[in-house]
Amino acid sequence: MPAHHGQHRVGGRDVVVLGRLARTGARLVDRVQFHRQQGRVHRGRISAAHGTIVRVSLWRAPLAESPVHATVTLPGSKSITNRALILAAIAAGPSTVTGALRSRDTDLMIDALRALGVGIDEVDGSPTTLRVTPGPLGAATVDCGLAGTVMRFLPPVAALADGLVSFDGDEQARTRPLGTILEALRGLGVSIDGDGLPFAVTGHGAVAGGEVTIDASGSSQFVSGLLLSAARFERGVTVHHDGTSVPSMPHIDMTVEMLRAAGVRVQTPADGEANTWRVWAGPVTAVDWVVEPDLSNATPFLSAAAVTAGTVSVPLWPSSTTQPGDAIRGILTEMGCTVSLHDSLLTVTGPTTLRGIDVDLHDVGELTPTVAALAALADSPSTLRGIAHLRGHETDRLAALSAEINGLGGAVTETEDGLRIEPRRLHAGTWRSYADHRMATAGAILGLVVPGVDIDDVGTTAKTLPGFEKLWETMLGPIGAPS
Ligand SMILES: O=C(O)C1=C[C@@H](OP(=O)(O)O)[C@@H](O)[C@H](O)C1
Ligand SMILES: C=C(OP(=O)(O)O)C(=O)O
Repeated sequence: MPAHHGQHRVGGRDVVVLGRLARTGARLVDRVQFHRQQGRVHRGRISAAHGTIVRVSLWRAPLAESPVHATVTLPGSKSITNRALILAAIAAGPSTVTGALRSRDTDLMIDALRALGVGIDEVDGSPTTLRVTPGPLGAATVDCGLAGTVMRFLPPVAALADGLVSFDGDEQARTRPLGTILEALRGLGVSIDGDGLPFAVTGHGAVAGGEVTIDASGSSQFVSGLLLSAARFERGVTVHHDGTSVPSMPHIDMTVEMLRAAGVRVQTPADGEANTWRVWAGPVTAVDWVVEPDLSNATPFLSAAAVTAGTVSVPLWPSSTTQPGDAIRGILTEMGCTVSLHDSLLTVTGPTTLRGIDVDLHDVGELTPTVAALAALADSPSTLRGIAHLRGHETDRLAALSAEINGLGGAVTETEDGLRIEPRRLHAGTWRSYADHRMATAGAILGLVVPGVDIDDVGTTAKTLPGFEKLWETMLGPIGAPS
C-alpha cells in the first residue's frame, strides 16, 4: 500500500511529504528525499516501525548554553528484558516481568513470542508490567528488525516449536553475523534452512542438544542464545568456544545469572573448564523478574554532565549488576569526572576539561559510541581498543563513528580493533545515524557543545529508548534551546 506525498501526521506534528513512501510488509520503507515540517523543508528520511510513521529526520541537537544539572530516570534494560521474556516463555508456569523496557527491540521479542504461542499480557494496563504465560509453541513468522537479541536468542526457542518458524528482519540486519548460531543449532539436531536472514527453522517440538564448538569472537550473543533455551533441550548443551576472545562477557554473565535465578544448573569457564559453558537439562522455574534501568542508555545522559561541567544523577543504579553500562563509572572517572554512588543514586559531575583515555572496551563494546563522543571533546588523544566486533553491530560502528566525527571536523582514525581519536575543534554539520540508536545518541552528546549538529533519523533511538529526544530535552530544561 503506497503512501503518497501529501499531508501526514508524524509524531504529533503535521508533515508535508514531498516524496513518496512505500509500504512493504509491516515496514514503511523510506523513499523520501525531502519533507516539509513546521514550514521548513528538510532533507532526510522518514522512518517507521510497526507500520506507522513514527519519526521525522533531521533533529537539531540541543545546545547546552550552561552546565547541565538534572536527574534522569531511565527505563528498563533491553538485555535484561529480552532475557526475562525468553526465560518466562519457556518456564514451567506463568511469570511476571516488572519494569520491562518497551521499545522496538523488546516489542519485536514480545510480538515474536506471542506469534509462537506465548501469552503476554500487560498487568493493570501497565505496558512495563507483563504477565508471561507459556503455551504450546507452534509455527510463526518472526520479524527480528535490527535486534541482535531477537535474531540470536529466538532460533533456539523456535527449535522447540512444532512447525515452521520463518525469520526475517531489516535489510541492514541481513549483514549482521548469524551463521555461527544457526550452524551450532544444526549440530544440536535442529533443521534450519538458510545461513542468515531470512532463514527458517523447522521445529519438531523437541531438540536433542549435546555438545557443540563455535567461534563466538563475533558476538557473545551466540553463546547467550544457546544457553538461554538449553535447559529445555533433551541433553542440555555444552558450548565450547574456539577462537579469539569472546566479547561482551558481562552479557554472558547476565545470561548465566538469570538462568541460575530460574533454577537452571549452569557451569561456566570460571568453574574450571576454559572457554566452556554447560547447561543441564531440566525445568526452567517461573520467576517474577524485576528489570534494572538500562545503564548503557544512561551513559549519554551522564555524558551531558561530563561535557558541560554539569551534574547529572541517575536513580535506581544497582549496587551490583552484570550490565556493562556500569563500567561508565570508571571510564568517566578516568576522563576527569567526579562519580559517586550513594543510596542507588549515581551522580556524575564533569570537569572543566575532559581528559582523553586509553581504554579496552572489549567487554563493554556497547559503550563505544558514548566514549567516542566524549573522547572527541577531550583535550588529549584517546585510543579505544578491543572492539573489532563492533563492525557487526547495528552498523559498522568503527567506520560510522570515524566518518561522522570527521564530518564535523574531527580527527579519528580506524585501527584494526578500534579507534584513535585526536581532539579537534568541531563544527556544525549533519550527523548520520545509520539506523543505529547509539550513533544517534553519540551525536546528541556532541551537539550539546558543538552548535548546529543535525541528527539524521534520531527516531532510530526507539530501538531501545523511545522518547529519547523528549527525555534529552527535559534533562536540558529551559537552558537547552535549539541553536
Ligand atoms: O546479549 C546482549 O544483550 C547483548 C550483547 C552484546 O552483543 P555483542 O556480544 O554482539 O557485542 C551487546 O553489544 C548487545 O548490545 C547486547
Ligand atoms: C549491539 C547492540 O544491540 P543488539 O542487541 O542489536 O546487538 C547495542 O544495543 O549496542
